[in-house]
Amino acid sequence: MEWSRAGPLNSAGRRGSVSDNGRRVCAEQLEAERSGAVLTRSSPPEGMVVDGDLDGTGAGAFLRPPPAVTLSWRHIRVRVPDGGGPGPGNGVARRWLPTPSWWGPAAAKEKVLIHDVSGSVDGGTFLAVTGASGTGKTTLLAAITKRLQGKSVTGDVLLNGRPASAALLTRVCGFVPQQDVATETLTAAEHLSFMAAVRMDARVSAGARRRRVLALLAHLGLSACEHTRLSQLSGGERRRVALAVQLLVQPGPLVLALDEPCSGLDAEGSRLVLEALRREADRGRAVLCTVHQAAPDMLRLFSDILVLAAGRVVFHGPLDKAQPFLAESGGGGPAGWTPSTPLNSMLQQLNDPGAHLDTARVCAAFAYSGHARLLEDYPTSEEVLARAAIRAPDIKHISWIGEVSWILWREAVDGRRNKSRILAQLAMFMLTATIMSLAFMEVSLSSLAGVQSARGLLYIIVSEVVFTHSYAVFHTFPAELPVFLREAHLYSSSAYYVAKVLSTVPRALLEPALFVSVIQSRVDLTAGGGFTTFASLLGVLFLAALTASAYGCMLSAQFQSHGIVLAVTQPIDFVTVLVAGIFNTIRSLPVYVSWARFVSVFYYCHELLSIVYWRNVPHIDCPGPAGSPCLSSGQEVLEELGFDAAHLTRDLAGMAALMLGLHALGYLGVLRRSRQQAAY
Ligand SMILES: Nc1ncnc2c1ncn2[C@@H]1O[C@H](COP(=O)(O)OP(=O)(O)OP(=O)(O)O)[C@@H](O)[C@H]1O
Repeated sequence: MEWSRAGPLNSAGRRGSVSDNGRRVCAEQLEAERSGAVLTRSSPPEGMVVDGDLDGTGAGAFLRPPPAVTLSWRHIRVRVPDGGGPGPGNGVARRWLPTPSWWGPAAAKEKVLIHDVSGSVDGGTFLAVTGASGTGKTTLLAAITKRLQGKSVTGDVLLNGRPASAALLTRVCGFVPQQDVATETLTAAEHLSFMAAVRMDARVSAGARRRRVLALLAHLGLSACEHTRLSQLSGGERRRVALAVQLLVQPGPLVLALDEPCSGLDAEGSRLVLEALRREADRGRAVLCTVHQAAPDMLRLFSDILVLAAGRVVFHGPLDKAQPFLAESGGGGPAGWTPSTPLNSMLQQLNDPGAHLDTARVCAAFAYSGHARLLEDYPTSEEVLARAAIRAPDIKHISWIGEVSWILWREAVDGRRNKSRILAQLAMFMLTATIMSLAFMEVSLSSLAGVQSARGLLYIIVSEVVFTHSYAVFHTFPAELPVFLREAHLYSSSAYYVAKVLSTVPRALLEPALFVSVIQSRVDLTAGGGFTTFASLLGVLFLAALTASAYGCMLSAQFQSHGIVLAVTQPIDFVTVLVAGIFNTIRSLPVYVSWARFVSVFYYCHELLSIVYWRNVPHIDCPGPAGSPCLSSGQEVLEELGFDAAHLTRDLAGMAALMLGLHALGYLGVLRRSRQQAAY
C-alpha cells in the first residue's frame, strides 16, 4: 500500500493542507469579521452560534488565530505492574505475602498496555482514536497529553518537533476526561463563571469574563441551560459544558483531547458534540477524541482516524485511506474484507472479540508500511521544525486571596442549594438541645446527685459539640477528592484548604450558640455567674467546635474514603474521651495514657467548661447524714475531677495550638494528594 505522497504526514500532502486549512479558515473568518459577514462554515444546529464575540472583549475570536501546531508522540509504551494472576496475591497483599505454590505460578511482572505507538496530529485535524473496549484508547490519550500517573510511560511527546513537558502540555492542551467531575449543584453559568475566574487572565474584567461565558454558552448551543444545575443537564449538554471550560481562555488550547465525548449519548447528542469539536478543529486546533463506536455519518466528521487493537496501531491516517488500507491488509483473512467492505463494518468486526480477527496481522501490516515510518519521521521533519516553538500562554493568575474567595463563593452556592440538609441537621441539633434542657431542668446543686447531674450536663454538651463538628466534616475531602484532583492545577492547595476551613466557621459559631442558648432557657449553665460566664462558656465552645472541625478536616484529608475515616476515628475517639476526666479522674490515669489529654479536644473543652462553671459555686450543701461523701464547693468538684482552675490559660492555648497543628496536618494531607494524583 502506497499513499505516502498523498498521505497526511507528507510535507506536501494532506496534513500540511489540513493545517493550512485551519489557518485559511481563520483568515477567512478574520476577513468575514472585518466585513461584518456571518460565517456559516459547518452548518451549526439551530440555536448554536458559530461565531461571535467569543472572547467577550469585542475583539472577536478569530483575530487571534492559534499558531500552527503539531503534537507528535514516538514509541509510546505504557506498562503497569501486573496485579493479576491466580490466588489472593493481587495488589497490596501481594507485596506482603509470600506466594505459596498452591496459589499457582507467579504472575508476570508487568503488563504492557500500549506497545511502541507513534503518531501525530496537526492543528486543523480532527482525529478519532477508536478500537474495542480495553484496547488502550484512554491510556494512549492520557499518555500523549502527559496526564498519566502511576503507570510507567516511556517514549517522547513533541510539540512542533520539540520535547514537550507535562507542565507545557497542561497549559496548551485541554483534556476532557470521560467522567467529568464538578460541583453538581452549580448551574452551567455558575460553573463556567468559577472556571473563568480561576483559568482566565486576572487582567480580564469581570464583565468581560461574564460576556465570554455567555458567548460560549451560545456558541455551544447551551443558552437555554444557563441556569440549569449541572446535575440536571443531559449527557450531551454536560459534555458541551466541559468543552466550554476548555475554551474559556483565549486563544484557547492548541490541542484538545477528549475521552469518549459521545459515550452515553444518543445520535443527536453525539452529532452536536462532534460538530462542535469539528468546528474547533476547523479553527486550527488539533482535536483528538476517543470513540468506541461511531455511526458512519458521525465518522465522516473526522478527518483522521487511529485504530487501536490490544495497544497496537491497526491504522493511523486520513479517514479516506483507512478503508483501502484495511481491505488490503485484512483481505484474505477470516474477515474476508474486500475493497467494497464499508469501513464501519470493518471497525465493528475489529471491535468484536467474537469475530476472532487476526488483528496482529493487520497491525504488522501497518507497522511495516511506509506510512508507519513516515509517522516516526514526521515530528522532526523540516516542515514541523520550521514552525515556531510552542510556549505556554502568558496568563496572569488570580491572587491567592482571589482563589480563596472564589472557592468560598462556590462553597456558599453549594451550601445554599443544600440548605434543606443543613437545616435538617440544625433542627436535629436543636432537638437534642431541647431534650437535654428538659432532662436537666430540675438540676439543683443542693445535693451530691445535683452535682453529678451538673457534671453530666457539662460533659454531654462537650461531647455533643465535639462529635457533631468533627463528624460533620469527615466526608469533606474524600467526597470532593475527584473534583479537587481535576482542578488541582487551577488553584493552590493552600487556597483550597483555607477556603474549605473557612466555610466550616459559620457553622462552628452558630450551632454552639444556638445549642447552649436553648439549654440556658431552662437550665442555668452559668451557676449564677450571669452574662460573663455565659459568654465564657460560648467562647470555649466556639474554640472547641473549631478544633473538632480541624480534627475532622485533618482526618478526612489524610484518607481517601469516608469509610476509612470513620474506622480510624473510633480508637482515636476512645483514647481522647478516656483522658477527658469523664469516666475517671485525671490523677488515676497512668502516665503512658494521661499524656494523651494534651491532644484531646474533649479534655481541654471539659476542663475549661468545668472551670468556668464550678468557679462560680463557692458553696454546696451536703444534706446527707454526717460522714457521707460530700463535695462542699465548686473548687472541690474540680479537684475531684482532677482539674485545676489555674489551667484556664494553658488549656485555651493548648486547644488553639491543637487546632493549628491539626490544620497543618490536614493541609499536608491535601498537598500530598494533589501531588500524588494530578488532574487527569
Ligand atoms: N492500572 C492498571 N493496571 C492494570 N491494567 C490496567 C490499568 N489501567 C488500565 N488497565 C487496562 O488497560 C487496558 C486499556 O484500558 P483503557 O481504559 O485505556 O481502554 P479503553 O480502550 O479506553 O477502553 P474503553 O473503551 O472501555 O474505555 C484495559 O484492559 C484496562 O483494564
